[in-house]
Amino acid sequence: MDIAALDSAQVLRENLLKWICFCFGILASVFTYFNLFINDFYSLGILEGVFAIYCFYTFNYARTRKFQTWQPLLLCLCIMLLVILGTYLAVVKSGLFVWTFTLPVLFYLLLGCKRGFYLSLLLVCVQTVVLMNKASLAPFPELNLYLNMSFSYLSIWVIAHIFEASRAQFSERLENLALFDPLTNTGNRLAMNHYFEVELVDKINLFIMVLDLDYFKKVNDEFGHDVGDQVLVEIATILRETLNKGRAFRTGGEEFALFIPDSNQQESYQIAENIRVGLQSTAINVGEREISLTVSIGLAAYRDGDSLKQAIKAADEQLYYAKEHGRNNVSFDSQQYSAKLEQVS
Ligand SMILES: Nc1nc2c(ncn2[C@@H]2O[C@H](COP(=O)(O)OP(=O)(O)OP(=O)(O)O)[C@@H](O)[C@H]2O)c(=O)[nH]1
Repeated sequence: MDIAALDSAQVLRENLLKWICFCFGILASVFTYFNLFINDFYSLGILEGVFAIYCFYTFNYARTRKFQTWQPLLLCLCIMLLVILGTYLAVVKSGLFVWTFTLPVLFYLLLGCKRGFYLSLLLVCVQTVVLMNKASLAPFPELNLYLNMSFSYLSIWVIAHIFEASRAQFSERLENLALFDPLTNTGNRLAMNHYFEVELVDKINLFIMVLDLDYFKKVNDEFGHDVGDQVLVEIATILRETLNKGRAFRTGGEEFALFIPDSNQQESYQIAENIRVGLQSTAINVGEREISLTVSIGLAAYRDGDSLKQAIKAADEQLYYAKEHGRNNVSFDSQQYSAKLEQVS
């Protein structure tokens, strides 16, 4: 599963941008024809024609490629400008200003809460000035028009804001559920894949550790599964606190993978040793009990071009070696590392 699939905002905005461009492209074409050939309103007609072309271009772009972050913003600004110009140029009774009420929804859905808020605020301010400078608001009584416009715009604005804020919150919660191990609050395998494939751009001096608790089954057997769970939570916390760079992930029951970028043999080995010695000398308090544990660690240097699976496998082989040779130790294949250094030089 790709982590991008979890970004519901991106998926929503991609679809919205595409279909709004299509709908507005058709609408703007109809208005262009109407204003150029029936209404003789050339200035607005030409603007609408240009806007229709832009809409169809963006529709086609969004159909075939990932949209650029500025595209939704530009679309919103264009629509806003058209509605403001239309309100300014046309008489009030044409009803063009009514489009104002659709825009906060569009801004919030396409741009999110912050930009949506500022554009909605800007729009209402400009439209108020434009309407106030109109020679006549006929056929509407002035006070009625202002009151109805203000309250209906405010209602739509508030609803759009609440909807988008809740959607963003919900989406973030879902993403956390999918990426974090609920017991230890450490990233899971999906988060590890994303970290390796997307976040870790420079992997040249990357070191990978696979860490496994020794005889953890005994803890479960002796103290029960709940105590075992609490021990895992404590271990994960210690790992996160000890790692001053890189990231830790829970990859299995009592197994963690740690990534240390921009490192070298001495430093990564020292980090692994610090973790091992630190855990060995830390008695984990669970209720009134104190539990002592040791860990075995397999350490491997990342080989250029290796997939995540291959990189983890190399560290796993070292872990196996560490377990085979008495546990509570760190194993690192220095020969493989020397070969890698020779290759690089
Ligand atoms: N409490 C708890 N136990 C777990 C969890 N996931 C896996 N385990 C336990 O971890 C233990 C792993 O046991 P083994 O694979 O035999 O490994 P070990 O006892 O640590 O021995 P070595 O790894 O060989 O040193 C099993 O008893 C699992 O039930 C979990 O989420 N919570």
